[in-house]
Amino acid sequence: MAFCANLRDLGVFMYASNRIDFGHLVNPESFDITRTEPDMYQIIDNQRDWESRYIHIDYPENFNPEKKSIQPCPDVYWFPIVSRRFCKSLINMMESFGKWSDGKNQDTRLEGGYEAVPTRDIHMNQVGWDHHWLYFLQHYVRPLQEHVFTGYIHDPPRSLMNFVVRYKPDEQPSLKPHHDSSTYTINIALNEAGVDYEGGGCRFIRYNCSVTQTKVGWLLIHPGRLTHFHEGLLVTKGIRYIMISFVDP
Ligand SMILES: O=C(O)CCC(=O)C(=O)O
Ligand SMILES: [Fe+2]
Repeated sequence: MAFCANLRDLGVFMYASNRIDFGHLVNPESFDITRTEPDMYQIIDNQRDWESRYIHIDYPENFNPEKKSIQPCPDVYWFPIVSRRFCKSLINMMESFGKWSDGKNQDTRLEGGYEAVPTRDIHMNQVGWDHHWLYFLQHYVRPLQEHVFTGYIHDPPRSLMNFVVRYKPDEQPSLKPHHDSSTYTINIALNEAGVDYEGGGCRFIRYNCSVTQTKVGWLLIHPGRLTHFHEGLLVTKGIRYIMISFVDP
């Protein structure tokens, strides 16, 4: 009011317009500055800004009916999904937290207390980001899954295992052949092959087919059992980070 009165006194002409986008209101209540990367936690409360920061610019193209989905190995699909900023932020969230698992079979984080094929990892719930992740799975991953594995519908998808893996030559440099405990698995590359690390990638043994030139922010989606026995290839230098989810059912 004071602002308007002041302008009137000064003879400054003012008019109202609803034809120009001046931005939008956000709810500051849920913005938690005690988190590392607080913006990453805004996926539910401020989805609009979250998408513009963290969803890959080419994501909508994944659904272009004129385009064929990329399939680097049989029944393994490859989609751009998150931005480089997302990948950097997720690595930062995990490295700031820092409590990577020891890579042993005994794992108190799991219901059965045992992991047959352990990785060095941090689970989403350890950084309080599990609800956010499940929201991401439902809104951004599920449509891709339905697009390529048609007729398989579970909404929301269920996933108890959501984690970031770290491969390092002097820590855990590879992962032996295994099946995942999933109907389908997603595997997002968080950093750059040939730049941040040497070696690495995922090999699907039945098809003798590997994806080694993974792309930052791109997701691999593949069946978890029977047909897609796979392994994590040896990292010889640097650090490789990936984000994994076992969706089941
Ligand atoms: O290193 C990879 O890309 C494969 C990771 C993997 O198979 C797993 O975490 O279950
Ligand atoms: Fe796996």
